[in-house]
Amino acid sequence: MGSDAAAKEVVVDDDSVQVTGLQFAYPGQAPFITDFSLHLKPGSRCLLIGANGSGKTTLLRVLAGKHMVGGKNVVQVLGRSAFHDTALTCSGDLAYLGGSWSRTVGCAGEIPLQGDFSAEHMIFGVEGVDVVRRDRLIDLLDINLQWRMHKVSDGQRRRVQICMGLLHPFQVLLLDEITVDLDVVARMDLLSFFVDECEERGATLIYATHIFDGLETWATHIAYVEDGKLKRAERLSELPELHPPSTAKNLIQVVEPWLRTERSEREKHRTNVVKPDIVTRPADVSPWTSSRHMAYYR
Ligand SMILES: Nc1ncnc2c1ncn2[C@@H]1O[C@H](COP(=O)(O)OP(=O)(O)OP(=O)(O)O)[C@@H](O)[C@H]1O
Repeated sequence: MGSDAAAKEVVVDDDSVQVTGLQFAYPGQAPFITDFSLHLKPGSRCLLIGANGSGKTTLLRVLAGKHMVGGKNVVQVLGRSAFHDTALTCSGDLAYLGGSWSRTVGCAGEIPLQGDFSAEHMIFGVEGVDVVRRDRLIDLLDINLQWRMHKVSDGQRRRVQICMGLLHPFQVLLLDEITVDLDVVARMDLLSFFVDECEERGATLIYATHIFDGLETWATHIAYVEDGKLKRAERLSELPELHPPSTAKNLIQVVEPWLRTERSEREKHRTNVVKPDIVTRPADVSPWTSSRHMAYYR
């Protein structure tokens, strides 16, 4: 993995994820993601971090082939175009786990309908899976197959969703803050399952999150996104802030100052933007108000 400059120099064929000079705009808007490059090798576990609205979900969705980008070589997953090669996702080689399921499955007029399915019905409905892998996931996520999906808690529903998303052995997995509803044990067990997947099968993971607990030893790489741009991209083992003379003990102590600097730069920029002067205007030139003085923008 490299930052913009490095990534443009070397494009290595065995990268499982190759993003080269990506530009992306939502319809009718100016480009939001600009000149974004990121290369990862099989076995990498990359944390995607950034402030709210910095573009993490957008990037993951581009990588998942959910948004069209110009040029077949710009976003390549396993050497194939993420958007154009639909077999990538159909085969399960490229998997995306994002937003949580809703409690309701539809509406009849104003009345929300709730699906009364069991966890077993949901999980065993996925065809062509390895039963050993399925049993391991059910066990790992501590899923009770009798749970009724319309009655379970958010975290329980999330477990079933994650289980189903992981049934097929992916090669590249994109995770959009999926551990947020999980309790500590489920989260830690899931994170170590991902390590096994990367180390045993050479899978690649990109994980967007705001929760850094325990991730300094879990991740191999970190990519910091600011306003749609890749600000930093480094191997975690080479991150200067995690080594002396830095006194940071964990990832949150590293990342918090980055985000605070970003926020104060943004505030500085806002205050430097010329604001309209507020002046008082005599009532006699203001036919629509009877007040003597009225604040207005010049
Ligand atoms: N469908 C859309 N149409 C237009 N703009 C969008 C759309 N989805 C997201 N955006 C904008 O793109 C920017 C990035 O959003 P995105 O969801 O990628 O950020 P994020 O880093 O995942 O944020 P968070 O940490 O809050 O989840 C935001 O300014 C958002 O308003």
